Amino acid sequence: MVTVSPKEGERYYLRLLLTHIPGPTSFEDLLTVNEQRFDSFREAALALGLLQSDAYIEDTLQEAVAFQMPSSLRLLFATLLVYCSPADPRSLWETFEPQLSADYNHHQPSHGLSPPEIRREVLQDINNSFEQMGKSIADFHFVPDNFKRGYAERLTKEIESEKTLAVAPEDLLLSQKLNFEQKHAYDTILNACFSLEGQAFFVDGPGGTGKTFLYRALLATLRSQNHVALAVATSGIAASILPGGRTAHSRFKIPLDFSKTKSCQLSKQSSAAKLLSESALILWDEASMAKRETIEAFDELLKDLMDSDLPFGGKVVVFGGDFRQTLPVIEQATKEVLIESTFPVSPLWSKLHKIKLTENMRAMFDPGFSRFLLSVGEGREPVDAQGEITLSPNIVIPYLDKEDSLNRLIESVFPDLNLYTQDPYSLINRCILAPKNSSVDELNEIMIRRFPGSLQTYISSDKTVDQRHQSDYEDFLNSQNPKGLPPHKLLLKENCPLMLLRNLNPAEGLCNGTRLICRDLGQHTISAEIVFGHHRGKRVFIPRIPLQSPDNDKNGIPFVRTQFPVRLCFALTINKSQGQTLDYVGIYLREPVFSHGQLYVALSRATTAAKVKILLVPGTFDGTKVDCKTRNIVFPEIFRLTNHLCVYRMANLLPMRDVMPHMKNWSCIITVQEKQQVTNSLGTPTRKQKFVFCDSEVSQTWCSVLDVII
Ligand SMILES: Nc1ncnc2c1ncn2[C@@H]1O[C@H](COP(=O)(O)OP(=O)(O)OP(=O)(O)O)[C@@H](O)[C@H]1O
Repeated sequence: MVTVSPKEGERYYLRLLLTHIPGPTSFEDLLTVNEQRFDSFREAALALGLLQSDAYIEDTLQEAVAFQMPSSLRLLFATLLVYCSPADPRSLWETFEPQLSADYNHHQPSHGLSPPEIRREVLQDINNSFEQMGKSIADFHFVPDNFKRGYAERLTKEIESEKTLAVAPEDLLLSQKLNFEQKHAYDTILNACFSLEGQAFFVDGPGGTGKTFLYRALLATLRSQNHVALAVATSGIAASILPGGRTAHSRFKIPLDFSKTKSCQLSKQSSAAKLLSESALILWDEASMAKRETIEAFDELLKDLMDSDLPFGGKVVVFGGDFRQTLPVIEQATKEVLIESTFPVSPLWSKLHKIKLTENMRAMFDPGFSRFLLSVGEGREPVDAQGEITLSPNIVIPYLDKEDSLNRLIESVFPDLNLYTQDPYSLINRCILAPKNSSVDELNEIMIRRFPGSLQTYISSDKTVDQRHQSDYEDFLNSQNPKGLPPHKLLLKENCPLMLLRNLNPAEGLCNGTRLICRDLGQHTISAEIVFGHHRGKRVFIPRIPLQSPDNDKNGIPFVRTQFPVRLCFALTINKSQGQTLDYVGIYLREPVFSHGQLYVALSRATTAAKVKILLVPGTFDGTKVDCKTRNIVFPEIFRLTNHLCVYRMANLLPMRDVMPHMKNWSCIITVQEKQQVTNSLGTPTRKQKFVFCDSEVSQTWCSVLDVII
């Protein structure tokens, strides 16, 4: 019999009954226990005593009640029902209804709602959270089925809530701050949105050139004019930076496993589908990290929804990304497989209008660093016989012994840990990056022990999916630390930085990758504060939930870990840091980078060379490392793929070296790299001033401006 996750609701309980009731003859048979006919398989399983007690779920809610935050409590209630599959949701509702409705009851005189109206409002609110998690209140059978909101009402509500997304006042000002290239992109894209002709774009720019800045300006302009502008990103962390951002997978219901199905699981009648067809703009950030099949599935979805053969169904779609940064993650894939999985290989790539951003706004005050970054990202930095590049000694921490050097790295990134307990927001923009999870875990463990405050330890319960193997593997499972799962032993302190590991509720800002500050550590819940993006400052409760080990886990024993879905994030993997601007970056290369774009992503999070420090740990055969060399992995093939098609499509943009005298209708965007003081020409009274110009490919040229023009 196929395995079914408890999250699948009735399918799970049906399977449970089938494995316990010998020789059932019908569904009726399965629903009937001791001659009583139940309405759902869950209730039948509960009557048969097949379900575990809901005690820990009740304890979790009880603990959260003390914080007196009813709206966060409702979100927690919905999250627990969706993720923890309680045996008796009705009894939980009956127990906690007063606390779940406390804010409505409190305001009753001003709202003038009757008790049944309050109940309806509260249930609607909980149902909204269910719907954001792909469920409905009807799936849990704790209120009569006729409660469910009608289709038309749901539709209007979802579109209305997108249309009324709050636009931050500072975002409304961004369009006035755009640089020349950003403004050109902004105008071109908005023209397409308003001309209703439909067009797909790719905004290509090295890290820090302000792609996200441009998206925020576009979203603010359209949303403030009551248009639907949808924002998605390939990774949760990139989505959490965009206002109203969601992961592309959750928004378009893109299958996680393409071997089973290749199309998006979104019905044409759903409110999400209606939202897509109503949208003036769909924006997909970090598309360079997406597998091309996900973008192709999205294209098919839009064609189907819009009944159109035009690319992306004739909608205005803006993809953005940077192929110098990391590519799609495919475990143990060869370079060929990786490149084959990228967007430029898709036939759709040639249909996109390419827009280039070239001016590094993040590192604008350090042009030398900006040039160095690009040279690393494009693989132009000279390599030695071992294929290693040389880093400036100014950014490398001298290696003496591991402990001492690691301390120096930590102290350069986090000079005063006491300060961060008073102002945790100043900590969240400082981070140590490493290529592998194991180094990140090592650093986070050191950091949490040094961080001021009293340590709380949360131990997970680990269960094999096949219960017969439980006793053989328990200790082994506890020792496992698979990617994407929280640790068995989670060490936390108040005010420490956390990262969420699951898309608990993307619409409420709880994405895989959302960064949080831990505020209160209960026995059954963690109360935390969202620190980035649209939901910054919002308090949420995080419960323990059962989490399945990844399918491709190397240990091969599928198991479920019940733990808070969070990890510490004093240190992050380089891949997770993509898209962020950090005040101070430490890079811990206990082992060199192992994949395309990683070194570039890590270095380009910083704003100047003075705000980055790298620790290179030497090879074991070599006691002390005297040089500053490390591996930089770049697949030039990916640039050939993107540029090959780009050069023909970018109707009028060329690098400086390709511009010829008398060419017509071509231009080259250049930036001033250096402007010297006005000086007197030798031997003549003529004054002159020297300029150095640089183009997107960092080709340089210079000129002298003479007296008359100065
Ligand atoms: N026109 C601008 N004026 C002022 N600051 C800007 C401008 N454009 C971008 N920035 C700033 O530069 C930094 C980098 O911008 P942003 O994160 O948008 O770049 P990005 O291209 O998305 O980078 P990445 O590829 O690394 O995600 C941010 O701090 C942003 O606020």
